[in-house]
Amino acid sequence: MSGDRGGVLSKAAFFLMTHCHHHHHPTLRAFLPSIAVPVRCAAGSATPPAAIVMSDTAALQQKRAVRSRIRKALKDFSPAQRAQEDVEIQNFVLNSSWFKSCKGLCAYISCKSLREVDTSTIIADVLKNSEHDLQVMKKLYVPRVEDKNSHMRMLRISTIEDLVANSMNILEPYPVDSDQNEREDVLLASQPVDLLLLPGLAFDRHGRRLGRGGGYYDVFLRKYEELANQQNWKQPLRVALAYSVQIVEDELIPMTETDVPVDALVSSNGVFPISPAAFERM
Ligand SMILES: Nc1nc2c(c(=O)[nH]1)N(C=O)[C@@H](CNc1ccc(C(=O)N[C@@H](CCC(=O)O)C(=O)O)cc1)CN2
Ligand SMILES: Nc1ncnc2c1ncn2[C@@H]1O[C@H](COP(=O)(O)OP(=O)(O)OP(=O)(O)O)[C@@H](O)[C@H]1O
Repeated sequence: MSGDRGGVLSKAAFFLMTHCHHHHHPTLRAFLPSIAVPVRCAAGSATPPAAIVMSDTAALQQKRAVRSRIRKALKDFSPAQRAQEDVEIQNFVLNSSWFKSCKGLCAYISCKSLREVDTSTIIADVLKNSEHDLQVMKKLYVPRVEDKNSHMRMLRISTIEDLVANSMNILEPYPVDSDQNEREDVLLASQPVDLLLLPGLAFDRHGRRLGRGGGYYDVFLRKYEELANQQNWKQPLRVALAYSVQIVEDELIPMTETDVPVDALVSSNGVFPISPAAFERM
């Protein structure tokens, strides 16, 4: 796919690998293929759940197994290839129309020790433009962990100096800026964001995403989805950044009720839309 840079060929290839989802309901969860493990049904409920859901304990065990497998693969991933994929993935994002045109986004601040896909070039690009060019200014919100109960806020920053390392050694903003003003929380903002750049440990071609087990993103994604619905805003595109070793085959990542699928993946092979919303906008 070299020379195609996320264009028609790589899209077509990925499209062929995935099923055609166009005629389905826009919620991915509704048409994810079932997983061959016990179905959980509310007792006495007449209709089965929209998706076949693994029993919680089976899903938990399966998630733990995939996490440790991918952690190991990331450890074994050569620094040279990692660095190359970091550049390629970020370039696909930076050169895309959906990134260029986005007016507001939430992005994670990548952490070296977690071996996450680097976002520093993307972050620097957004902040550079917001300093110098009001026309292309994007509002940038980044995570701040508030407590251990899966509570994370996305707070607006305007410079990289707004970030300080937390106890997990992840850079995050203080709740107030240098003038002691409360930072804007994306869930309280008057304007929507149109893009969410998401981290994770493992992903598959159906948009299933496996995080680090904190539930922070699943909780946040659910809340933002609800907010956008309430406000009649278009849902933001949920785009995950993934090293090649983080994309796993089907049937490996179980989906439980609280898991929120992503709309698209960006890997070193290109941009891969998954949901109907992604096919519309990518
Ligand atoms: N860059 C970045 N920021 C983020 C997240 C993230 O995944 N990446 N989060 C997304 O949730 C939240 C923080 N959640 C985190 C959850 C676990 C670990 C972590 O260090 N996990 C270890 C295992 C810890 C243990 O269980 O002992 C690991 O995964 O190796 C880090 C952040 C908010 N900010
Ligand atoms: N919307 C939610 N409301 C309440 N609890 C939730 C919600 N989403 C996830 N959780 C809980 O968070 C915990 C971790 O969930 P899970 O293993 O799916 O997280 P993850 O996808 O690995 O992490 P993350 O979303 O932070 O990347 C589980 O106990 C789950 O029940």
